[in-house]
Parts: sequence; structure tokens; C-alpha cells
Amino acid sequence: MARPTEPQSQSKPAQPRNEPQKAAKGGISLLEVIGLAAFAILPLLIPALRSGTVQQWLPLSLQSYLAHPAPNATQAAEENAAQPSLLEACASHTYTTEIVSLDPLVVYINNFTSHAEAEALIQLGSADFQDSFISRSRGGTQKDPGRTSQSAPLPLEHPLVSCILARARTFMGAMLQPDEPFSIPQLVRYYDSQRYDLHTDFWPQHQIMNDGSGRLFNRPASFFVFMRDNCTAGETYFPAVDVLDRDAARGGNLEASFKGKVMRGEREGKKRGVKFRPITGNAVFWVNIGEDGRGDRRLVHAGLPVGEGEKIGLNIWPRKFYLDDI
Ligand SMILES: O=C(O)CCC(=O)C(=O)O
Ligand SMILES: [Fe+2]
Repeated sequence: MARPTEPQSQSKPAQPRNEPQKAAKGGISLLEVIGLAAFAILPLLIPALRSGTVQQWLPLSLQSYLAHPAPNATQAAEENAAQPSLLEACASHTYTTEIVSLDPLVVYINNFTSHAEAEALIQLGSADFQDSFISRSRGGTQKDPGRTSQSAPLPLEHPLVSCILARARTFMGAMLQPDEPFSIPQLVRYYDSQRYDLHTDFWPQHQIMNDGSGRLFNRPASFFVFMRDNCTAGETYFPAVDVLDRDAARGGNLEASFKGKVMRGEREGKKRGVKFRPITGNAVFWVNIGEDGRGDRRLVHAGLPVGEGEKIGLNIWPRKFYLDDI
């Protein structure tokens, strides 16, 4: 999943051609006027920024950089997500499934989370959004120009997060041993034109646990849950999952039975693969690594650019231990 990054160009900033013009001899410069004005409105601006009044006038993508939730907002989000009514509903939550592809296995999950759960989870992570990184195959993370979203970890120990992970574990059944954990779930947020280019979620080489045990692990499967769908485009696209292509070649119309949730994708001007429309609460589950312990490249996928608006998803990644390196 690691991709080499281009070195940043190191060109020097150009020297200014002219000194700032004075408004009049002995007067003050335009820059000084702007500085004074900014100083004068600062006392008004700070409370407005704190209360979120200013942010709401800005485009969504700029709002995220100015959002500084007060410390008690984080605590309120934690308490809200731990409400007994939400946790009780979480424990008895139901969803339905539709197989999209048998080989490789891709399953569409309707209502994997309720809307209330999705919103509570977003609030839990919203103070911690930062530019997304990618994990490198030999450990560590790095920024990558092909991933322009923001990510936020969710607290593993929070009861709502544990409940959602227990749901994911039950879904996986025999694929996961009781001692095999989940990694920290990650929210991922995209605004206009932000995207995540083609990648796989598994590492080409197993990773070494950093708990001193030396155990090898990888991501045997992935859940991608759509948490907020207030956007155009932004589908999750698998160009090499060709079940709809094969169906179309036989004159079938499987695409229609997915009622707009799952569609054929397009690559290099040709219909190819499958893509999933962001729909809050629904999820896609797929198997990355088969019984032979090798990653399946057919699960290469992308978060297509969002057109307009905001998309938030949730990555849930189980960890499986492997005895031998690949
Ligand atoms: O945003 C998407 O649709 C997919 C995101 C994804 O594949 C990832 O975060 O690994
Ligand atoms: Fe992914």
C-alpha cells in the first residue's frame, strides 16, 4: 500500500519587487491599516470563532480548519455516545446483507450502523481530525498526495465503539480468533474534490506487532462504513471486482437489483468494476487475505473524489496473526 512520494520542490520564495507603498508621505501604509483593523476586531472575532458563528459563513472545507471544539464539547460528545438508550439500541441492532461478489468476497451491509450511532461516532472523533496518512509496508506512516482527506481515530475503550466492534466481530464469525484484535477505528472525512486513490488495505508484507511479542499481523478484511452522505459522487470504487461486468456481458441486469446502491464503475473511459454510493449507515465488507495468507490484489479500491459537500466514512480493520511471512 505504500507508494513512493515525489520530493517536495525546494525553490526559494521570490524577493518582493517593490517596497509596500506609503499611503501618503508621513501617513500610514495600507498594511498598517489592515493590521490595525484586524487588531480592533480581534476581541469580537475570538468569541465568535469559539461559538462557531464565523465558521458557518465559510465553505465546509475551511470550517474544518477553524473548528476548535471546546474541551467540554469533547466530554459532551463522549457522554452523548454513552447514553443508555443508544447503548441498549446498539446491543440489539439489526442489519441485512447482500452478497455483491463471491470471489473475491464482497458483502454489502444495509444499516450496519443506525443514523444515531453514525452521528454519535462522528461527534466522538470530530475534535481529532487531521490530514490523513497512509501506512507504509515496513511500518510507520507518511503523507501521500493521493490521499487528501482528514482522519480521526475513535477511542477503542468507549462503550459505543466497543459495541460497534463487537458487531463487526460477530459478522466475521470464524474468520477471527477471540484473541485477534481490531486496530483503532478511523473516521475519514472528505470535502469537495478530496479523494483516496487506488490502494489496498492489506500490506504486501505482514507487519510486526509493537508489543514486543514479535507476532506478525495483517488486515484480513475491511469494513468501510458510510457515516455521512451529504455529498455528490465520492463512491468507493473497486475496478477489479468484475461481477457486474460479467453479468452485463451475459445480458443480465444485476445492477438494477441493487437499486442505485451498487453500480458499475468506469475506468479509462470503459465500464469496469463496481462502485458503492455513500449512504449513511450502510457498509461494504471485503476479504483482503485468503487462507494462503496472501493479499488479494483484486480488492484494490479508491475513494473517488467527492463532487460537492461532505462525506464521512469509518474504517474498521480486524487484525489477524500469521505464523509465516508472505
Ligand atoms: O473513502 C472511501 O470510499 C474509501 C476509503 C478507503 O478505502 C480507506 O480509507 O482505506
Ligand atoms: Fe481502503
